[in-house]
Amino acid sequence: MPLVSVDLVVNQTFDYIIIGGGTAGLTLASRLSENPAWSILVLEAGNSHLGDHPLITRPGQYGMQITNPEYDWAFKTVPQKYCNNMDYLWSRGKGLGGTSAMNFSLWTLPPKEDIDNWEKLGNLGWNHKNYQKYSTRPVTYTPLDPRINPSVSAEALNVWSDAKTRGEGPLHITHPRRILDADIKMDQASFTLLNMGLNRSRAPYGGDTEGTYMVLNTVHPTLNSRTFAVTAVQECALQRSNLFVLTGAEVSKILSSNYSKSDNDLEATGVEFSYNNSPDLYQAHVRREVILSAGPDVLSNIGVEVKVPLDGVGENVQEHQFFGCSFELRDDYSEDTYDLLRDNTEREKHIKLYAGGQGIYTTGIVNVAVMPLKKITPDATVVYAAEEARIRQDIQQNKYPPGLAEQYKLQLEYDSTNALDCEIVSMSGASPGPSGLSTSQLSGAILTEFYLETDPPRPGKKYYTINAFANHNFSRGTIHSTSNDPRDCLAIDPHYFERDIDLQICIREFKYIREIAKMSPLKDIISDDPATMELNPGPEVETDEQIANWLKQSFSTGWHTVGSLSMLPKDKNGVVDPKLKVYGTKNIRVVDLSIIPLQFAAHTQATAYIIAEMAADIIKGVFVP
Ligand SMILES: Cc1cc2nc3c(=O)[nH]c(=O)nc-3n(C[C@H](O)[C@H](O)[C@H](O)COP(=O)(O)OP(=O)(O)OC[C@H]3O[C@@H](n4cnc5c(N)ncnc54)[C@H](O)[C@@H]3O)c2cc1C
Repeated sequence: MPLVSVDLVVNQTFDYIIIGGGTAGLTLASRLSENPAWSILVLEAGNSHLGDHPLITRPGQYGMQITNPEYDWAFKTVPQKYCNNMDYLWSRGKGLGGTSAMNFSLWTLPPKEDIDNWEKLGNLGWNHKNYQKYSTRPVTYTPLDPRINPSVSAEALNVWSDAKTRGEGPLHITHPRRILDADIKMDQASFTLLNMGLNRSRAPYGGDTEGTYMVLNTVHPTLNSRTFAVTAVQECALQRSNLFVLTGAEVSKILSSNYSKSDNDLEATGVEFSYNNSPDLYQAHVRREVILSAGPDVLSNIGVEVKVPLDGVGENVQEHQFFGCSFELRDDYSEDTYDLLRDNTEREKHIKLYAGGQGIYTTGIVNVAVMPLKKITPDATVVYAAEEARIRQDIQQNKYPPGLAEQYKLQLEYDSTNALDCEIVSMSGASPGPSGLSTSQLSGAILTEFYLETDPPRPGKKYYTINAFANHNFSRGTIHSTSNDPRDCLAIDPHYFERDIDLQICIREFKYIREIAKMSPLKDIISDDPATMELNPGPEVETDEQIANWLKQSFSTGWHTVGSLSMLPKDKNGVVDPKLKVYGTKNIRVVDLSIIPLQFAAHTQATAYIIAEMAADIIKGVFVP
């Protein structure tokens, strides 16, 4: 990694300055630095962590970095009006690699329709055809050698859609080498989810994602370690003398010159930043462009706040929320689950096993299923019709900001067909969702240390957790800075469950999870003691009202924030145009998930890499949306 010291940066001029060395930022930097005539500076607020191999690179330590200020910005939402005024923890990666250094490694792509919606909202060229072309650019896919785990069928492992390429990029993706019997029972042909009436996904990496599939992970096929934005840059751009990366550099302002409101053409001349938390401020200058890749929940005032007034900044925020139920496995379930890691001796043992490519740490999350609401409940039409009526009334009363009615129209049209609004993700070990993450004192790993006091796992028992995600929320949130100092706290307000449909969908997903646990063959490995089989919330939570209450105290952000600097026409509350340029500026772009105008049914890291790839080609003039 071409790390530099602060004196090589201060008052120097670069062709491009990228704010944020995270998932999208590092990917973009790596692509732009392919042109030796350009100098690229990346300013990352967090530290490099290049020596912290175990905490970042050993997979399977889900949530280990959560709330640790060295790795996690650990934002908090404002109290949520529709969730009994609870506030919720919003984790986001801090340090080189950004959130790709702390995520759960799932590599998933959205359905075609979700990406085509971006174009329908006024962004020519941002369609699935183009997205798909770029989707293999960041990665190299290595199939799992079937001899490693012969009980997994070749059909289940056959997820990669394009036989012509295994990808062209530096980020390695593969199936984790250890796949448990419980996972196989959940997913494989003729097994639990198929018995629930789902199909096997026809093209999970080709836009036809509906159904169940064994998901790829950002894991190295031979080293079994996490692959992320840093390992990707190290593979291809390590030696480039035109790439400069400064860590510990938190940007607080984009500098500009010659702005007059009439010409509406602000030109960025550089950035101002602090270094290693000192109060002093430094500057670096720019010849071509300043690019914001700092993530959707930072710099929401984009540092040029009053000069370019854009109503859409910090609006249209969309999230995924998720929750999980853990089920106790029968005593004769023989395989080691993540539960063992609650025991220090076992943890040490498995750290040693991992060094030899074995043991619990070589397990990953492998089961994902996405489906329309109608697949999980008979009353889907009623749920959508009720929301549609509310939206129609709101539109008549002019309640919406510009552009929102068009988004809802797409969401509802699609819902009457096949929107993949629901998702099931399962994994070994007791992880009562991240229940209790709304409290502020937590630290540790989700699978081994986060529990509601009311639902502790029983000592010596093993569990299997089924999580549900809500993929297309109707509620829209906001993220605004609370003062003119961008380093001040942000007011993050996702408006969770403001639209009743979001809660109604979660309630139905919850009931569906319980149905899955009763379906063979999964049910055959789950304890048959009704008092203990469901760790959380347990049999006493039964009515819709009880379920809703439990959900409100148990769900977590899915950490998939999008939309705060949406790519939309300016009169529809847009902040960037289809070339990702901030309206009213000559040379400021946004390249990260904040530009996404409408949420999609997939986890977000792949799309952060893909947007960076597309942006690099836009900047190079190769891709012209
Ligand atoms: C716990 C967790 C689990 C997840 N699991 C998955 C998963 O399994 N699969 C999946 O697809 N997605 C997952 N995600 C989400 C996914 O990883 C993120 O959506 C994605 O990585 C975000 O990429 P980004 O480039 O938009 O932002 P980031 O990668 O967050 O990059 C932003 C960078 O900007 C830096 N920065 C911020 N402010 C400043 C400033 N003022 N100056 C300089 N630098 C700054 C930050 O420190 C950070 O490094 C998970 C997220 C979390 C938190």
